[in-house]
Amino acid sequence: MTHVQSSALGYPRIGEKREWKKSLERFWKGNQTEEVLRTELKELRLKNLQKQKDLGLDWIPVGDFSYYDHVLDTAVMFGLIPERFKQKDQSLLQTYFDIARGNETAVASEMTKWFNTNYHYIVPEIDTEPKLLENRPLYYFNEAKDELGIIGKPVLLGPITFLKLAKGYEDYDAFLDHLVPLYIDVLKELAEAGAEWVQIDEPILCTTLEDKELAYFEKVYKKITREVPDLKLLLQTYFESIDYYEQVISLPVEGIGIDFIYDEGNHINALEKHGFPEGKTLAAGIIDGRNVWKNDLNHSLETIDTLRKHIKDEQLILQPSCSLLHVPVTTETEEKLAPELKNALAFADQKIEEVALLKKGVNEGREAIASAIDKQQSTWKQFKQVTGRTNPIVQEELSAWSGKQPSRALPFAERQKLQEETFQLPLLPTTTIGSLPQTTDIRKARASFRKGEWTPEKYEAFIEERTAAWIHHQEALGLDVLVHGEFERNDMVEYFGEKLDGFTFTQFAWVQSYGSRCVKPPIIYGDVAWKAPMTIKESAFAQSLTNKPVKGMLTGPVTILNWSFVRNDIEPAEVTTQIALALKKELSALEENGIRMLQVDEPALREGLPLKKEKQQSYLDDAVYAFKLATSGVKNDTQVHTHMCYSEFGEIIDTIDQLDADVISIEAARSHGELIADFETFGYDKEIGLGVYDIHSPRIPSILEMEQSITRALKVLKARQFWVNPDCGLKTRTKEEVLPALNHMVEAAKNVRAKQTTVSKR
Ligand SMILES: Nc1nc2c(c(=O)[nH]1)N[C@@H](CNc1ccc(C(=O)N[C@@H](CCC(=O)N[C@@H](CCC(=O)N[C@@H](CCC(=O)O)C(=O)O)C(=O)O)C(=O)O)cc1)CN2
Ligand code: MET
Ligand SMILES: [Zn+2]
Repeated sequence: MTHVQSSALGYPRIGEKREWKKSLERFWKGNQTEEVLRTELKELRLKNLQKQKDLGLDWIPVGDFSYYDHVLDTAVMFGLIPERFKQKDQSLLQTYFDIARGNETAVASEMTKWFNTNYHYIVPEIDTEPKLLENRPLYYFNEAKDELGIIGKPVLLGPITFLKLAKGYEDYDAFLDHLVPLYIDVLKELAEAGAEWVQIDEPILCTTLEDKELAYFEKVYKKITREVPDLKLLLQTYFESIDYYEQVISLPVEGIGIDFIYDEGNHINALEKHGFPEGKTLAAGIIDGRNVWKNDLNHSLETIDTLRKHIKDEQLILQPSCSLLHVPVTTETEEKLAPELKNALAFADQKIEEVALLKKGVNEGREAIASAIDKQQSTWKQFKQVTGRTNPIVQEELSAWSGKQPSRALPFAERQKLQEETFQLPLLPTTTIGSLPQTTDIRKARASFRKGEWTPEKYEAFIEERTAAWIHHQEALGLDVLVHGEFERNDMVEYFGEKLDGFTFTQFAWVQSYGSRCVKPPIIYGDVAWKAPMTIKESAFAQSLTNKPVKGMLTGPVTILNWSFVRNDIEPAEVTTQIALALKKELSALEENGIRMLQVDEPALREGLPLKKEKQQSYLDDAVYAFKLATSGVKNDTQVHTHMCYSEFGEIIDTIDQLDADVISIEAARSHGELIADFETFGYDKEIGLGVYDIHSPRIPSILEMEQSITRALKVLKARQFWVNPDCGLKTRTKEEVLPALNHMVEAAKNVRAKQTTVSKR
């Protein structure tokens, strides 16, 4: 073949209408057998492959499909099943789900963010020697070949990234020495089965690495290629530029996959400077695999022309910048978007179409795709004219704030005294993170309301009835600080996206977040502005029912940004500031309506941290600025709370401190307490709730377990500063799980409180 080729790194698993999620959940509920689950998911998997073929891809990824998560797949394939899940009398699939979700006797493995995305993987726990349990990629390769005649490109998570994401091993070198031969076995079998290319993902190459770590790549890949000479290995990186371009391109593999989108031009510069090795294949990420905007085809063609100066056509593969796991499936099903907007969007299928189109433009000449390019130019033109892209009032407010540093009137220590007077809370106050069970009936009610089957009055009355019932439950449980429950919200970001100017939202543009849980990120296409109160009615209603404080609940600016698809014509930091200004207005309105505790959640703050060390500080500074801009206008005795989840806060404690929130609640249960030490080392002095139980698992922890968790935390934190709460919102749990779990939590807090010798008044 003397032409450039096309490929993808991975495709969404969930299906156009979340068929994947629904099938899994039926199985977990016991409403469907494993056999039916397997059949349904196979159908979906084959459909996804066929679709990619029909859209014109030469190299179709196989084995990127998963029953839950690809990191967990890798661990289980290599027999890395934590001891506590090794039960004999159940299927491997059941054990696999147990590791992800926990069971009656064992807590689930920790879950954390996949690099800087909103996708969560299960952290491999290594407490056993690896052994090959099943050759997954081989299974999927054969399936695609036998069922569809597709010679796929098996996708594997590479050994070095895998180990970097795992925990529990003592001797890295020794473990890698055990693991690599198993990779070799997998690859040999793939070669025998007729695989030509195998994609090995090593995104860790885009983070800041130590020399020692880089040396592993040389060692490991030399060994692999020596042992499996007949297979072409494509070492795939994404999400950032590689700092070690020269070393990486000379690694002993047949092909290198690099990202030309999220690299700030570094890869083109490196290519111009150092060239690309003769005889190697470059898989070039030239379509944005993470955002939802159409690519500028002319710009892509220019990039490709530069690549072709250094690489022969037959050694060039065009592809998206990363797996399409992070974007929705297709724009085709969207019926309600304004056409100017819909035409500017590209989800997974449209991105594959763009790749195929660019390939055609290169192989057959630009004229062959001239009409597609023209069409796209006029689409952009129309999109730029959409009203509300630039909002003069927002622009004015932005410039009024420019150069100013927002800050609360008094320092924390003084605010704390005032707040003590105001709230009169007991030692170790108990609270929850915000959301309460979002049961099917609530979602159905909302669906009926959206379809117009329910009047607004009927829907609102239903939400009020739920809120009132749960205010009552919370009082009966004896919680000290209450929440309204967030029953009115479909999602903590989408909800605000629906109420703020500058956003639009979709019907079906779902993306997998963790396991079967999906999110539908809203789309920011213009300047963000506050239109009208978004949370006052529900918060004020809840507060009117009780004498206990009810926290007003907002999603923070950084999280709204990170969990939306964002316009790419202005800097993200500017969008964050716009969101902060909008939230500031909401916070004032809440305060005016008698809400005295305000929680501004920032669970995505850590997630957005750039992968490169040198970019991190400026991101964190922008985050602190936005949070303070939103929150610092409130009264001194109004208590500002924030919440973060998904651990790994160690390196950002400084930033957490600078947010200057009066109280932070933080996930800690799933990381099994590892986090606490970080706060001790830092000497954190503001109030803090470390999650005492894991809400992602259906398991109900005992009083004793939570008491131990509190006691452990109190070894390093003062009782005076400590709050007791679950580690995240309770929306995914049922009432039957939440009531006993919270009851145990409140009892645990009481027991520990009783043992405290410190002055019991806060
Ligand atoms: N954006 C975001 N990212 C996040 C989180 C988050 O909360 N939001 N939390 C962390 C991840 N945790 C998550 C926890 C739960 C869910 C979750 O429950 N997602 C729901 C969808 C939530 C939603 O938007 N629901 C809508 C619509 C749901 C729906 O399918 N409705 C049906 C009808 C109702 C039904 O039969 O269920 C329909 O329209 O057809 C609503 O409530 O209105 C799901 O997968 O099921 C997602 C992420 C990190 N990232
Ligand atoms: C992912 S963080 C969730 C925070 C939100 N207030 C909730 O309780 O659901
Ligand atoms: Zn959370």
